[in-house]
Amino acid sequence: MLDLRFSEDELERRREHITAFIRDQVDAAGTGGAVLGLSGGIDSTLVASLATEALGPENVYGLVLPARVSSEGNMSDAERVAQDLEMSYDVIEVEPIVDALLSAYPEAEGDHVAVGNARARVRGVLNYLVANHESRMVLGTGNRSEAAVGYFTKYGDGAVDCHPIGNLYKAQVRQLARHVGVPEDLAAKTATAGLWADQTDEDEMGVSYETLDSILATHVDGPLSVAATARLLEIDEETVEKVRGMYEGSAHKRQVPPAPEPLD
Ligand SMILES: NC(=O)c1ccc[n+]([C@@H]2O[C@H](COP(=O)([O-])OP(=O)(O)OC[C@H]3O[C@@H](n4cnc5c(N)ncnc54)[C@H](O)[C@@H]3O)[C@@H](O)[C@H]2O)c1
Ligand SMILES: Nc1ncnc2c1ncn2[C@@H]1O[C@H](COP(=O)(O)O)[C@@H](O)[C@H]1O
Ligand SMILES: O=P(O)(O)OP(=O)(O)O
Repeated sequence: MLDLRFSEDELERRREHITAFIRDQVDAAGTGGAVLGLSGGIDSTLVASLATEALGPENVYGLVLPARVSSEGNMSDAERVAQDLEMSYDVIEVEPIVDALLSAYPEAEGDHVAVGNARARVRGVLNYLVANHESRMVLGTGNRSEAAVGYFTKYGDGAVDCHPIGNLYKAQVRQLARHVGVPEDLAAKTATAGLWADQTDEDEMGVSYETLDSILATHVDGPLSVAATARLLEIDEETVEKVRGMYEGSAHKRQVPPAPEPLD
């Protein structure tokens, strides 16, 4: 597979580039700071770390939003992140809100994807409730690997005002996290959307992040054909085509919703 790690010099440049981006976004929006969801995972931990560095911890607010299926370990890690970074945070249970949605529309009961996505969307609503009320912007935590294959909930965790780590592949997220001092147990943690019990990104996507990152860098974001990518990475062409299919099939999630062309 490809070695996508940054050099030490690049790591420091990335750190400065992203912290400047967060500062510029908040300044341009004329808001007083930022809010983000903390899941105990590495993406939100890295964004929280860079945001507190960029804005000062007093200007970053964390929301820890447990669901019935959330692991206690992840939720206590999320609180540990906020405490270590000395940012204010709140803990709000999302399940009563999801239950209210299912009382209104019981047909979706038992549909773990629809209900899981509803959990992600309830979190988005809570992020914006706080952001509106406190004049803050919502920081996204999505990385390039997730975005490219649509591994996020449309208008759920995808409902944000900017994507500070949106250009980083997953391996680079972990590397930058270690560089800025995120504890190793968080930097190495298995990625999970946490929308249902025992979910992991790699199981659900059917491809490891190592392979996904390499295919994205080489073929989807890079210049090589399916055949050349398969040869270079010593994998079969079907895997490259599968990732290409995920990329193409999720284009609608990365675009502004279309409207008909204006009539003359
Ligand atoms: N980062 C994470 O780890 C993370 C977080 C949340 C969700 N997820 C994962 O993301 C996935 C989200 O599920 P999903 O993608 O089925 O739901 P989604 O709601 O994100 O997207 C599906 C919806 O998009 C619309 N849609 C579908 N095809 C379309 C098209 N061609 N053009 C326009 N609109 C279209 C429809 O409204 C459809 O209901 C799940 O696999 C979930 O586990 C991952
Ligand atoms: N339990 C959670 N509390 C707060 N914010 C959460 C929680 N779970 C997820 N989030 C937010 O959504 C993104 C994406 O989540 P994945 O775990 O990658 O699906 C996460 O970074 C948090 O900002
Ligand atoms: O988005 P997060 O913080 O939950 O990270 P991961 O996707 O690695 O669980």
